[in-house]
Amino acid sequence: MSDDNSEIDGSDEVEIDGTSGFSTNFEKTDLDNEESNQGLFDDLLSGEPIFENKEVLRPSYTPHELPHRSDQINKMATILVAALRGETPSNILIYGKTGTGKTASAKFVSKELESTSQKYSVPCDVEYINCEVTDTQYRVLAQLANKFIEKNEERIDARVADLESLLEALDEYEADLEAREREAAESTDLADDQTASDPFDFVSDDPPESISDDSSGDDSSLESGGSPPERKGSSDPADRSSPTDETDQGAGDDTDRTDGDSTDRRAGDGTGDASAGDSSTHPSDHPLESTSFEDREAIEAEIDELEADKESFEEVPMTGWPTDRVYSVFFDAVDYDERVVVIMLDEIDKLVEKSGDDTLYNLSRMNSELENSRVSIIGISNDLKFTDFLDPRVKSSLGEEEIVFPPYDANQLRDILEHRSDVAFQGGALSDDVIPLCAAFAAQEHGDARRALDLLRTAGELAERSQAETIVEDHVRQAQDKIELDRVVEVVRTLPTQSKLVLFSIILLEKNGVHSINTGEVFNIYKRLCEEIDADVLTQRRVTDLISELDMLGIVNAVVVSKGRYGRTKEISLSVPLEETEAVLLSDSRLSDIDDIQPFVQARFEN
Ligand SMILES: Nc1ncnc2c1ncn2[C@@H]1O[C@H](COP(=O)(O)OP(=O)(O)OP(=O)(O)O)[C@@H](O)[C@H]1O
Repeated sequence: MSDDNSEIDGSDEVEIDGTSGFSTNFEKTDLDNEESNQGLFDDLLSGEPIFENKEVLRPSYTPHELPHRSDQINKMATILVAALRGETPSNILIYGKTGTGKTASAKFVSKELESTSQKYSVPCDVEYINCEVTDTQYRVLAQLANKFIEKNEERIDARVADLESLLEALDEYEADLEAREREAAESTDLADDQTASDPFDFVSDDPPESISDDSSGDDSSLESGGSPPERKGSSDPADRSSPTDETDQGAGDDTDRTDGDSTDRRAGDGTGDASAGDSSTHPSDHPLESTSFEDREAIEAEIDELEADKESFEEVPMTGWPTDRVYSVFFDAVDYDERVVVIMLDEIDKLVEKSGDDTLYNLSRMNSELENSRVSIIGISNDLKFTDFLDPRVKSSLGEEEIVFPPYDANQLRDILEHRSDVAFQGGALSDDVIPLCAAFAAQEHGDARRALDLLRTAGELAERSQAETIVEDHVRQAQDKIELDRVVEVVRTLPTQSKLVLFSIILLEKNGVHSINTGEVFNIYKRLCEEIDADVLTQRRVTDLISELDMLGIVNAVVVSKGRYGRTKEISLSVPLEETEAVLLSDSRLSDIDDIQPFVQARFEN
């Protein structure tokens, strides 16, 4: 193993150490490669780059500006501002077709909300969940529970760090005080040696106030590092460490009362006396003065409690627990701290479709049980009708506020593209008609900004590949075809096997010159294909349904035509490129078993 490493790591060592010809060959091949570089990439690199920053055109990029969405953004902000006032914002339902900026706007607003909440120290958390990926109640609750546990742990860590700093400050304060007292005591001894033989005579004769008064004027000399003339005052508290009645004064007294350590008690007494008037023994404000802690033990107890809380948090596994247990962990995690929580459920219709409205029901009734926190929900959907499937209570609670994102028109899409293209492309890389054409194509679809951005990026990539210096109209048209084909390939690839068989039947008929294909013809071929690959044969009625689904996906076109007294029938034709679609179907391992398809079709026509 070490030999292998040496070969890879250091070429010089290989030649010295290597006993086999292999290592030398390895080295040689490397060099050969360098010499025989055929410029595979050089040609591609030599062209003028079209893009300045391609990432800006990708869907993952979050734009800083969202033109033509200020109304929706302002409305969201007006509703969510309640969270910054510590109130519960109304739940919001956001509707709009795909690519109309719903997610981008909601994320923009939530980022602003979180940063403003930090600015004003108002606890507010926003959690985003994409329900297309996280599509069951268990997963949604588990993901939320784990996110809040993580947040709680972060808060605990931050709090413990603060408390530890407070303890350190207290240590320093006490050590400082002790040092001053020791110094003062030594000075007092010195002074007493000169004036009296019994230091305690001096203390008992002079009331502390007068000592403090005497010494307070000398602060400056202490600070400037000179020998502290106020030493008499400073020494006093140390000397009076035994009388407990005198420890009742000042902020530091609390510490002293519960602290068993005599040094601390002495130091604390000093604090007490100092705060009562003697600033000479008072290096700074007592660290606990503006806190709610009475003493060191109270801080330590809170640290212990926080650590114990952290220990008790149990992360939810992604499967395996009963749902009510997951809910209860999630509930406790949310309620652990006082805060407003905004839960953003993107593609909320997918969650309802897959697993009903239980999750939404549970989330929407949480507020009546939470003690410390409040929850508000933002649901995002491109299906306007999904609320029909909701329990009326959930429906009314979730739809307290509704915000509609209308499709963009061509002019708006043009603005959006122009904003992005400034950053995305090199100057002069775009010819004038490119952006208007991308905008027009995307507006024809359904005002989809994602599609417009995809078109622009793909057009740029095609131009780059053909080593063109500028992107022109033709690149946009090619991009449109490519995106459409990619979509078809993806849709066909992910069809269930039965739908693939139905589609394959239609392709076989078209390939053999059959036009105006009817359902019966499709069904006959379909049956034979099923037999060939040993698949279940569905009824003709089911096959008719599958044809309708293919129609809805835009893969086939099925029109109902009237045949007079023979009734009505469906005429089916393929709406996607035949060869590419066939290739995708044959890449499915089950369908690829059908190697000689021709006889089937012929057999059918011979029947
Ligand atoms: N007003 C806008 N300005 C700039 N970019 C935008 C704007 N609206 C949408 N986009 C961009 O378009 C793409 C799609 O937007 P977004 O994901 O927000 O759409 P959506 O409405 O949530 O779509 P879906 O319902 O499919 O999730 C993103 O890349 C987004 O940055």
